[in-house]
Parts: sequence; C-alpha cells; structure tokens
Amino acid sequence: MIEVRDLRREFRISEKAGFLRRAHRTVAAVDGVSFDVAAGEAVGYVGPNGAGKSTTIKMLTGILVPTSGTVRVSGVDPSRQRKELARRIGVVFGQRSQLWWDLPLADSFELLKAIYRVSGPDFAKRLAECADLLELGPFLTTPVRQLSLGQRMRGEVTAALLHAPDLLVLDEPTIGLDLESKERLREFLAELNTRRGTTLLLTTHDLDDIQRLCPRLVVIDHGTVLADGPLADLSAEVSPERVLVVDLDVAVEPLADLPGVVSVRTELGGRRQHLAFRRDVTTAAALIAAVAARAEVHDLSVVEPEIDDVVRTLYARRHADRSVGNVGVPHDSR
Ligand SMILES: Nc1ncnc2c1ncn2[C@@H]1O[C@H](COP(=O)(O)OP(=O)(O)OP(=O)(O)O)[C@@H](O)[C@H]1O
Repeated sequence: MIEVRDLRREFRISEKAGFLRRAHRTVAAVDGVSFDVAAGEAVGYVGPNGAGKSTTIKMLTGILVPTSGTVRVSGVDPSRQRKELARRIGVVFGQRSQLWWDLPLADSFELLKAIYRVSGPDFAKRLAECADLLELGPFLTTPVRQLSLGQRMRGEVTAALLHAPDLLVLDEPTIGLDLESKERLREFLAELNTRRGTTLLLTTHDLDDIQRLCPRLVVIDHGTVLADGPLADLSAEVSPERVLVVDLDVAVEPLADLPGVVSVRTELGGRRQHLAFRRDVTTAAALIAAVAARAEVHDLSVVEPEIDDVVRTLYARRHADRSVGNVGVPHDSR
C-alpha cells in the first residue's frame, strides 16, 4: 500500500548572519527514510517535535516533492499523480481543514460527493454509516466555523472517507480533543481498520492513540528511522525486564532465587512481591509456576513498561549514539 525508499527532503533556510547579511543553509527534514506499509495494517508514525513526521506525510500525500528517493502510495507516485492519488486515499490533518468554513457540514459533504464523483446511493450509505458511528446528526446543518474541534474532526474523518479509500492517512487526528472525543474517534478508526480492512497510517504525539490503534510503530527522529516493529518488540528491546506482581496467601522470604529474577521488592510484610525478571531467561508462565511451588498465589499481574518510557528510551539511546558517533558534525553538512 505504501512503499518508501531512501526518502529525503531538504529545505533551504535563510538566517541572519550579521548586519544586513543573510546566510543560507540546507537542512534535511527527512534524511533517508525507508519503510513499507501493507494493505490492512495500522501503523503509528511517531517521533519528537521536528523529527520529520509531517514532512514525510506531505510527501506521501503529494503536497511536497521529495528531494530524492522514491514513494509509491497505492501504486501511484504522489507528487506526480495527485488526482489519481486523491481518488485512492483519504487524508485528515488535525490542524488543517478540508471542509468549507462557511457552509453547513452537510453541504461540504455534498461538494466532496461531486468532486469525487461518488454515486448517490454510495454517498447516502457511507454518510449514514459515519453519521451514525460518529454521531454527526445533531450538527450536520451547522456551519463548519461554529463546530467544536471534536465535532469538526468527526466531520473531517467523514469527509476523508466519502469516496471509500483503501488508505487513510491521519496527521495528529486527536490533537486538542477532549478525552471523550478522542475515545470515540479511536473506536471508529479501530473499527474501520479491523472490520473494513482500511489501512491506517497516523502520526501522533498521543501514545494512547498508538496503544489503541497501532500494532506497529515506525519511530523517527532527526529525519531517520530509529525503530520499526510491533510495540511489544520495541518494548522488549529497550527493556529486557518485566515485572511479575504476586499476592501470596502467606508471607514468605523474598523470592530472589527463582530462575530469571533479577530483583525483588516486597510489600505487605512479604505477601505481595514485585519480581523483576529477564524476559530472555524465563517466561511469565514459568515464573508463575515457580512461585506457586513455594506459596499459594491468589492474585497476579505482569507489568509491561509504559509505552511513553519505551519511546523516550529509544529517542534517548539514539541521541547518546549520535553524541558518541557524530561529534562536531553539523546536521546539514552530511
Ligand atoms: N517549509 C519548511 N522550511 C524550512 N524548514 C522546514 C519546513 N518544514 C519543516 N521544516 C523543518 O524540518 C524539520 C522537520 O519538520 P516536521 O514538521 O516534518 O516535523 P514533525 O516531526 O512533524 O514535528 P512536530 O511533531 O513538531 O509536528 C524541522 O526541523 C522543521 O523546522
């Protein structure tokens, strides 16, 4: 569905360099990015501010032309075949609107129906479905400029889906929404992906979006891909330990000698134990069995590293690598 190879986009920026003098330099916002997204996947494209996410999305959606490298989205070259691309994909930018500000929401949908040449029955069916799931009914006749952000975003998503694209690209779709609106939108997108098989690629700073929607993450920083894979694998990579918390019927000595256990914290006089164990040495199931052989277990849970910690550790590692490997090499001189 998406093929990105060695993608690079430079910007020439001009800076003040003394009285009346300006210096120019070139910065690479995206600096050799490669990844694929298969049909039906839901992929989170994440990274800190300025990492190059929006620049990549703009190249995928034909808004920006790459400096070098190749992009194919749904079989077309986005910047050269923008019309063809528009028929195949839907795009939602959290900070920009594709709706007509002064028109009622329903009129924007009618205009998009005409632009995309959607048949009457298809349009009615798709709009009814979105209106139902996203609860658009109460504000379909309200001018877009009077909608709340949450209402507008629901309208934006509907607008992007009226021509039934196979791929939906979303840039910060939940930014600024309240918790209830975020949850409603996530629920809708999850359904769209799992039931309809619509491929999703989204950028987000909200790690709950990822937890809820994206089995796979592509992590980017300084214009390059830091990591690509399932969240569970990335978390195993940054944190080889997991924690098993057991509640025992009776207090026992700290279970530090069980295979794979690297540290123990006890509570309730030894009846609750937090056993940090190495996932490459033992499994949670084997450890639970070993604990049960010592004392009766009446409750347990396995604590995974928080997703924010995983992503933060990946960034921090990369920065550490950079400071060791690239001392004194300015970003724009490569
Ligand atoms: N039109 C432009 N001219 C010059 N520099 C730009 C331009 N657009 C982006 N940049 C620079 O490219 C880098 C990547 O920007 P980009 O907007 O892609 O990051 P991002 O990951 O989307 O960030 P954020 O999470 O803050 O939205 C930044 O350093 C930014 O300042």
